[in-house]
Amino acid sequence: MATSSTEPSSQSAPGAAGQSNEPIVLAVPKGRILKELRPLLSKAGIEPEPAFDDPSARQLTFGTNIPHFSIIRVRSFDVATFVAFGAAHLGVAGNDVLMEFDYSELYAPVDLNIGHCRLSVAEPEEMIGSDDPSRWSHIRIATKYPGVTRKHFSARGVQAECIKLNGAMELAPGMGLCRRIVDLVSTGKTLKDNGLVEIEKIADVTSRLIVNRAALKTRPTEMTPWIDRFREVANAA
Ligand SMILES: Nc1ncnc2c1ncn2[C@@H]1O[C@H](COP(=O)(O)OP(=O)(O)OP(=O)(O)O)[C@@H](O)[C@H]1O
Ligand SMILES: O=P(O)(O)OC[C@H]1O[C@H](OP(=O)(O)OP(=O)(O)O)[C@H](O)[C@@H]1O
Repeated sequence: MATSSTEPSSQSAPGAAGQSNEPIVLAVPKGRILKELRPLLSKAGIEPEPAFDDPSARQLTFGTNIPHFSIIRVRSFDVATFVAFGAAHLGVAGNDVLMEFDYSELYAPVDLNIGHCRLSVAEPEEMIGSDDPSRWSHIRIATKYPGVTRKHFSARGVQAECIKLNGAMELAPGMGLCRRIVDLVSTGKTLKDNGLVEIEKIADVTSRLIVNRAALKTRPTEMTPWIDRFREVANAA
């Protein structure tokens, strides 16, 4: 991916010993993943400033106990974008997000073993029995993941017309928007409470440590130890 020379980039020249004076930025997602990630940060030796743990704080960027290492907190899909464009060097994102964007600038070396769920196709309970997925040729689907959905279905010759929603996908069939959805499922409670049944799994999902490839190439002595540290912490959990 090309980055404009006027934009912040991790591709600035490293220092004499392979170290850059540019701070390392870790992008973390707000929301549910952060709850699971927070103890891993401590185990990796990263202690953010107190505002990071204050739910009323509106701050989005945080210093840490590590010199030249800061954290930004953004929406889960935006973690991938910040890291892919080199605005952040490291990040944490679910492979649902990574599959949807498919950024070539991202390297995902460590499965953090958090954020376990799956990306699945679901439909109303009353369609089970009469619906035959092997006969589908064109289907309409509400999802936050149009890229993954189209790719998944086109691999077996089904054209998926996707309606992009950013949340509450489970409402779509009942509201007449479409009959099927593709969404994340963990306990299955959200589907059940909305009269839907999971009919097909597209992918298992966990959160990964992601790294900007250019940063890894130009600042290996700084990036590699972080990859190793997160790997140790994830394996020990
Ligand atoms: N039910 C779940 N159980 C476990 N992990 C989940 C679940 N739902 C989502 N995830 C993981 O958490 C990530 C963020 O979830 P989600 O997209 O629902 O965002 P959120 O926490 O609601 O915040 P936002 O929409 O503001 O980014 C997903 O990309 C996925 O990897
Ligand atoms: O199988 P379950 O355990 O019920 O979990 C599945 C729900 O979790 C996620 O939503 P989230 O709670 O993050 O809210 P969202 O709709 O804002 O994404 C996902 O989009 C499902 O709606």
